[in-house]
Amino acid sequence: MQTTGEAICPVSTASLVRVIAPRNSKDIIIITIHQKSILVSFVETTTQSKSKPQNHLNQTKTVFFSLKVVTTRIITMKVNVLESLLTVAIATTVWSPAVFGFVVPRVNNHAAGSITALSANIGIFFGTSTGSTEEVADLIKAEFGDDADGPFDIEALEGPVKSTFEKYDALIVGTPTWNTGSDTERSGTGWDEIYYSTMQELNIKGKKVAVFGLGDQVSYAENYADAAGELHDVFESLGCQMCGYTSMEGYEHEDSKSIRGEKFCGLLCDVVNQEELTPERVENWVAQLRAEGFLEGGSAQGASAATATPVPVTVNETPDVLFETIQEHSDMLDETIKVHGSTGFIPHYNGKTKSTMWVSPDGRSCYYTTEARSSSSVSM
Ligand SMILES: Cc1cc2nc3c(=O)[nH]c(=O)nc-3n(C[C@H](O)[C@H](O)[C@H](O)COP(=O)(O)O)c2cc1C
Repeated sequence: MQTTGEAICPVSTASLVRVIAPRNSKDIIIITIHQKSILVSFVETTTQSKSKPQNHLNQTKTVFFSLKVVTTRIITMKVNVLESLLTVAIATTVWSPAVFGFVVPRVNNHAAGSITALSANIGIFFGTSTGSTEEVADLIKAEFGDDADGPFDIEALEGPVKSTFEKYDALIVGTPTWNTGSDTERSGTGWDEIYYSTMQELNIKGKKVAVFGLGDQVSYAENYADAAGELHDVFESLGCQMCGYTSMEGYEHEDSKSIRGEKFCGLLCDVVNQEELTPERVENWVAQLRAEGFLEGGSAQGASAATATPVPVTVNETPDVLFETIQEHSDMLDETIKVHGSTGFIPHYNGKTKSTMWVSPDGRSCYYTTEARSSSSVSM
């Protein structure tokens, strides 16, 4: 395997769901370790069987399906098998967990033969004095692409704060720190004006919210990005589900009011001292948010339900053939897990090259095995 073409959820993320699809292949590997849903990502294929009709699976696309996973399982299958599986799964409602490891809860408002992709309506908001937080907000927007609106400057909103925030299913909010050492109103931006007045009237309980903060960890080592902590706490006190906590590894601060437990309460960037790390930090954070289910939205009050977009799917095989194929894959994977399972490395099998990529639990290293069991190590 010449490394996977697209690692849509980086294996280094402590992700609940992992999907890997090798480039130039119709094979798709899904690794599901999610309690409530499976993330399925379809990667653009360059070759296409003549008999296979054109459909949405030939585009790069990430969609969330509400499938209840009852076991931790690895499924390797062809895209056409996968699409048929999902179609039949939705249509028939329940599959035996013994066959491939998950059952599908009844989904309302579906015609048989269609899949509903759920994606949250995300809004990105920021405050800034000298523009750095806006730059990071732009990077976050670029990483989310069409999945997010904005970024919007909190001081230049077109409508009232209340309706603007309430219309989104999930919010990404960012702030710098200017009022060093302050107990409250630490941002030095428009956030300070609304934290304890307008925002207290928001009906956003249950919304998913992720915070990012800008600061200078060298000059303000004792107060690094303090304002992100306040931004976090205001949303948390309104009943929001806070997402996107990050490791403090790689920072040089001495203290910060943004620390919650062993982590920062969101993404912290320092364009003064570590500007070169910012793009990668943003990229990893957005991948983390996706893996945390940020795009699935929250159970927000006052917000519209997650947008449901029916996607037509073509059934290529009968359920019997599907069961057989899945059983085959399942047996094969059980066997590889039995052989290699004790190492703690997680296998990613590529049926095309007949090789397996084994990824360490922390996602930092991997090695490959072929059917002849030869292997080589690489760092990721
Ligand atoms: C007067 C002043 C006070 C600052 N106070 C802090 C601080 O307490 N903590 C911190 O991490 N950074 C502090 N900073 C650094 C800014 O937060 C940092 O430059 C940030 O990137 C500015 O973001 P903005 O351009 O979006 O306003 C301060 C900078 C200045 C000039």
